Amino acid sequence: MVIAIDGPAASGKGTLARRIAAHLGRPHLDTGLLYRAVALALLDRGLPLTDSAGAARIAEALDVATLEEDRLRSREIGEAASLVSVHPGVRGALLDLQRRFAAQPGGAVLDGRDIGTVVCPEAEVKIYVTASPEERARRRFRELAGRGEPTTFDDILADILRRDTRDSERSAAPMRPAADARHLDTTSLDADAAFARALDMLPAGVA
Ligand SMILES: Nc1ncnc2c1ncn2[C@@H]1O[C@H](COP(=O)(O)OP(=O)(O)OP(=O)(O)O)[C@@H](O)[C@H]1O
Ligand SMILES: Nc1ccn([C@@H]2O[C@H](COP(=O)(O)O)[C@@H](O)[C@H]2O)c(=O)n1
Repeated sequence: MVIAIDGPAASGKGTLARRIAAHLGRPHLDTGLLYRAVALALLDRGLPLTDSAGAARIAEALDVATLEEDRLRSREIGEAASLVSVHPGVRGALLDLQRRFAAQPGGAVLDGRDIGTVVCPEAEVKIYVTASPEERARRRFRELAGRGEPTTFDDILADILRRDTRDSERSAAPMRPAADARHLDTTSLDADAAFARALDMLPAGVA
């Protein structure tokens, strides 16, 4: 069974996807990390984020097994990932990799922006996770502060609003809920309550 979890930045989709995957004993792929890895590799090579051909070449050679999570989680790389994710060549190169991950025997849980609409339109379960921009900014601010990254709530909120606009207005695979997605607003739910609601969205007998 493939479970597709989409939603905007810091809505809690990664936390939820990881938890569902652990609960079901299935593999999980945070697809945002792929775009972050492409952005980081471009920056490390001194290439501009607008270099669509360079970014596509990096995406074609990306190995999921070598994603180095810590460096990828910074605020700067989140913004850079959103800039490289507009390139159709990057999205095309990452599509196969994501579909191969989803096609593992027994299925998988993937989270991102276009899993239910483009990567796995046939997914048996689709959940679109949201929360208000202010609540998402509070969560991300707490997370980055906990990692020692100097930032302010206002800067994070501005990042989130800018990324929401760019991710939902790009022409290649824009962020949007699939027509058959279940919506989960986590603004006033903690991670445990969001997980409990998500389990109720799984087919009978699965959870
Ligand atoms: N329901 C929740 N209530 C409060 N905090 C939460 C909730 N879900 C997740 N968090 C926390 O909010 C932060 C963002 O969560 P998470 O990384 O899962 O979001 P995301 O949607 O995957 O973000 P991104 O798209 O940027 O990868 C994390 O610090 C996480 O621990
Ligand atoms: N399926 C996806 C996943 C991510 N993106 C882009 O990457 C940026 C970073 O993603 P996070 O989930 O780690 O925040 C995001 O803002 C998107 O631009 C994507 O396009 N498709």
